[in-house]
Amino acid sequence: MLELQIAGRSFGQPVLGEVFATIERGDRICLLGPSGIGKTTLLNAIAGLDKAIPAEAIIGREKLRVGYLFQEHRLLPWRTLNANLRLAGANHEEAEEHLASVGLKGYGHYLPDQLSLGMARRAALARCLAVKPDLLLLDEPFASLDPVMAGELKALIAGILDTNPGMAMICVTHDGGDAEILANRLWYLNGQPARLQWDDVVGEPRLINDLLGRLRNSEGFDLV
Ligand SMILES: Nc1ncnc2c1ncn2[C@@H]1O[C@H](COP(=O)(O)OP(=O)(O)OP(=O)(O)O)[C@@H](O)[C@H]1O
Repeated sequence: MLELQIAGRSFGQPVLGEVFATIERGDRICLLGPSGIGKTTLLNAIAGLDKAIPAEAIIGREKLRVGYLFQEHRLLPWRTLNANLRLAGANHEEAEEHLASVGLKGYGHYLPDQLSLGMARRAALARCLAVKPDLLLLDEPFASLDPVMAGELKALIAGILDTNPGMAMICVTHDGGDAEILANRLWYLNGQPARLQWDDVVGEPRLINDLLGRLRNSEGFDLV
């Protein structure tokens, strides 16, 4: 459904090298790699947000609806949650339904600043759903959440993927445990400039654990 033919991306100095990959419907990819290696840069490129990457490098992007959960919620602070979701394409009722599906039933009239971090992240996830995405991009969705909230959000995302088998996901994480729960495919970005050094389809937990074990033993890898 999407083919990456990225020649590279520099910010003064090279960050990404060549990235070639194909993303299929139903792919649940966890994108792992050392801090600062270029994972967000790659997500931005895939989302089509990085105008320095030619559109021809992300083949199929124009046909896809993409929901992007940024590290910050990026909800418009002067609009209610319902209005934020309507801007993403939902009508009033759909917005309330998406909010309810992430545990925010009855919060449609709240402003983003009235929410806790975990609630704001779930509201931002609801906005992703309002797009009716073919591809969900998640940039460290569990960062800064306490373990209970992180676990709830992980279960929520796994449930969304289970009920939408045609949806693909790419989730940036530093936590191998996230990959064990969410992934059926692992990407490992490393090197200078960074490339996908691993791109493994791991259909079953045993294989994910095996691969993660090898990654944890790799030099310079900060996976927990
Ligand atoms: N807009 C920008 N201008 C200049 N440098 C940038 C910009 N965006 C990213 N970089 C640089 O590119 C490199 C990769 O950044 P990126 O945020 O993609 O890494 P990351 O793997 O997502 O990091 P982390 O795991 O810490 O979130 C970093 O050295 C960063 O400083």
